[in-house]
Amino acid sequence: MVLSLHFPPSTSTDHLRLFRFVSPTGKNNKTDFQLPRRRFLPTSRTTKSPPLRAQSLPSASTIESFWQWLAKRDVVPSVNFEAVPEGMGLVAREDLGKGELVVEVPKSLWINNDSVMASGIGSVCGGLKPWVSISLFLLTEKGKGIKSDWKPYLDILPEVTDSPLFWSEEDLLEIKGTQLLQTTLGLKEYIKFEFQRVEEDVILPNKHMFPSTFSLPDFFWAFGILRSRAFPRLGDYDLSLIPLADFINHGSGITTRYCPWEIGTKGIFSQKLFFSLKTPVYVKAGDQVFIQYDLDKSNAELALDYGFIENNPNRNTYTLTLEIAESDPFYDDKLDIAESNGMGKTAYFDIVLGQPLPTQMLPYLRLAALGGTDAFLLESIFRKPVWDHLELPVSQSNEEFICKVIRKACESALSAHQTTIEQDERIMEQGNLDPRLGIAVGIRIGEKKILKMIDGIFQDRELELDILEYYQERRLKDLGLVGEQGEIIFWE
Ligand SMILES: C[S@@+](CC[C@H](N)C(=O)[O-])C[C@H]1O[C@@H](n2cnc3c(N)ncnc32)[C@H](O)[C@@H]1O
Repeated sequence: MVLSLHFPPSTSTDHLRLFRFVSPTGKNNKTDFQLPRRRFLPTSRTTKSPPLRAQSLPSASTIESFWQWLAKRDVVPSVNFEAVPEGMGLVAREDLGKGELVVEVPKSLWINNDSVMASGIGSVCGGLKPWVSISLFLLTEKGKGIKSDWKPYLDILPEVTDSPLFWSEEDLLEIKGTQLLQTTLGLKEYIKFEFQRVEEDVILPNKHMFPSTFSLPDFFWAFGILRSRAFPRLGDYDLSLIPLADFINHGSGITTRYCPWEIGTKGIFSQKLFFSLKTPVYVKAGDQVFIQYDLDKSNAELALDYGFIENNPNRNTYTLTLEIAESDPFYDDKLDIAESNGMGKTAYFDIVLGQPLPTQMLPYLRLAALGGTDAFLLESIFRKPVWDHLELPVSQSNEEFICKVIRKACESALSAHQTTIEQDERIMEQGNLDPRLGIAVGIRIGEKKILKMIDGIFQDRELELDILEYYQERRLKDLGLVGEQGEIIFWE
């Protein structure tokens, strides 16, 4: 059995099991925007920048130009566009009832694959992944300066977010030992790979279409913008940037699954498409309008996608990667069983703090560890009921083995951290942390707590090994060969 609590060092994207790769909200978006998946610094970085503010705010004149640009295109929002703790945000001008319109944005202002195709670079972007071609579009338009129709919008976009994607090496040291670090490094490799490929295949051979030079950091910027602001769940228009609507911030207090945006037409006879954003809850005049970006995203996903985390234990998750080793003498049988139960050679289990282990995890573990005298369960006559058998302890040796392997993996993952939970909690208690340090410490605490929780579950199991009921006893009971007290009934 191969068990990995970390993502493998990422040199190839095949290894990556990154997050469901979407834009602000929603998951399992079917666009290709989904990717294939120190030292302790106790006090020094507490107040480098004001909490929650990732980027410097746009100047008054930039805001004014953006506002005029919108007004000229008939965008009449029921919100003001203001500086808020989360950067820029949308603030209600008057009381807004639940479901009331915040802003409507016509299709002509959306940036998506259609915009790319209709643009000067469309003819060379045909075969590209949508996020790559939209990134090229954003950078090309930026490069045009005042000649770009999109300048007022491009100027208002933030230069960075607090996503670890934009962290310095020093910042990244703060998440040493975490899965988030592995994922971030993997993602950076992936973006670099895509940049090199598009540079070689599209940009360099068509230099006349791309007069301005783009660097890897530019490409990262475009990726980060799409990642943090494109609206998902728009069907044919997935991966769209919707100016102004994309300034809506995430509110952790919004817990409804209702999707507050949609695409539609205005009036019965009109064919013109509009994106409408509504408020999911009542908002008082002068208060900021928030939406829920995604109730199902983990803190690591929130951090990577948007550059913030929530103080909510349910957002703390840890992905356990289990694998049936190819060198296992029963590899083919085990794989067959795993596949008949919807899994494969490798299985990923997202473990959430404070919640029971995923139901399929123990059977998969027992299967991967099966061997010795238990191997008879792999015979073809057991193929149908085998999963039911694996849902309960198979034998003491099998159960003991999985406990040992998991506990050892937890110990090793915990030892990769430079701080204890208590040290991290003390840093948190200081308050007013630099946003990136706040994310790093929050993620560290979350991951360590889950590792301790998993370890605790298997430690308790180890203590029960002598009293657990195993396959053979269950079988004898079923056959009426074991009495109530577990004694073997002999023929008289
Ligand atoms: C869709 S944009 C919203 C507009 C953004 N505030 C801006 O000024 O560009 C998403 C970004 O806003 C910020 N943001 C949104 N909600 C936040 C929250 N609850 N806490 C901290 N930052 C938030 C993050 O930088 C995130 O990447």
